[in-house]
Amino acid sequence: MSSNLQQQLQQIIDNKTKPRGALGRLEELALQIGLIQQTTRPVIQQPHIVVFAGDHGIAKTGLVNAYPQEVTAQMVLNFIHGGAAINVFCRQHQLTLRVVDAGVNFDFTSNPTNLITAKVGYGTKNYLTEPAMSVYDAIQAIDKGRNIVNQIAAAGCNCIGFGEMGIGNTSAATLIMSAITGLPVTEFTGRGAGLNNEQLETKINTLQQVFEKHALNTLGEQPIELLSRVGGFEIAMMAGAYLEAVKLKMIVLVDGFIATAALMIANAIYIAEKHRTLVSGWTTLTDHCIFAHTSQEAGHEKILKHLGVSPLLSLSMRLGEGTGAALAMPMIQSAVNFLNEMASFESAGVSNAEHQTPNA
Ligand SMILES: Cc1cc2ncn([C@H]3O[C@H](COP(=O)(O)O)[C@@H](O)[C@H]3O)c2cc1C
Ligand SMILES: O=C(O)c1cccnc1
Repeated sequence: MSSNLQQQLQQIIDNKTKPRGALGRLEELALQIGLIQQTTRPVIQQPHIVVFAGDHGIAKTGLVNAYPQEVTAQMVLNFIHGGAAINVFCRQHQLTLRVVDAGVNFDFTSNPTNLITAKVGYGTKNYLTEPAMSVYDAIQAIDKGRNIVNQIAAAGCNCIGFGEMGIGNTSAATLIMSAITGLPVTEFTGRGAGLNNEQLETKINTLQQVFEKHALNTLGEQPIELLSRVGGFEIAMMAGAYLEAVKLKMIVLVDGFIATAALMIANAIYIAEKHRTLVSGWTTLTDHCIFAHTSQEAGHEKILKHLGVSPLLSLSMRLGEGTGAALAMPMIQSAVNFLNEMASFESAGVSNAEHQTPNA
């Protein structure tokens, strides 16, 4: 059934009035989206970016981050007031932006407008000395992420990208990638929001220490335990969000470095739970998802290569917030539009050289 649909989609794409393959990546996207929606006429409805925000206990030490923890809450207020990069790009591309307090160390009760309150705690604990969160809280965060996406989908959205805000979260992402791939933390440690050489050295040493303290080498296939040791509330919630979005056959865009780490957690959960919701022939969540851009954060390119994926854009961005996903959204729309709107050789009366016999 599915491979039949794949053949149908490929035939429709090949019969559009263009040389075969001439729309390159857009053709791959059209095929992927058709398979996700199980139709030859896919549609995009109410595209959303959802930004999950959470604080990290380690950020209070200043050992891994250039900016203080308070910036997370300040940026959430900036999102609410419409002044951040993600606000600008969402406005430009007419994307609905939802901001989620997954676990920021601040009370937003006097600023509830536009904010989804799903607070699991006032930031995680410092994983240099103790686990970041309880297993219970990790599960709670995942469930909240699933519920948020479920509600957004129920309101009519079928295309979604996830972003994050959380000072210190490139460190959590690095540790997660290292635990799951089995590669050293040095492979994935980068400058985050802007560390100098000396600070980068301290970040690497700190993360190596954390990796050993929590025996992360043993947790590559235990995503919940891994989250509880070194995760973040926003990362756990985003993992739940991916799981629900894939289950609901939404088009899912993956943003940068931290969003990729959250997807790896989601994928490990998916495999452990033995779900069977993917399109036949797809075995991981990465097969279902569309990778928006390659972040400049050192390590993103390496992890993308490890996952065997090549994102749509490469703009030397290193911001997060879902900005890469927002910028890729028009390309997703273009893929759907050419599939639905372009004339075929037959309908336009254009002769298709590939179909002509020699000397005809
Ligand atoms: C003003 C500002 C706005 C941001 N928006 C996203 N991030 C990004 O930087 C943080 C991760 O970097 P690190 O691990 O080095 O702290 C995350 O909040 C991420 O979303 C920002 C960072 C800052 C400073
Ligand atoms: O790629 C990202 O998501 C990223 C990189 C650096 C800092 N914050 C986010």
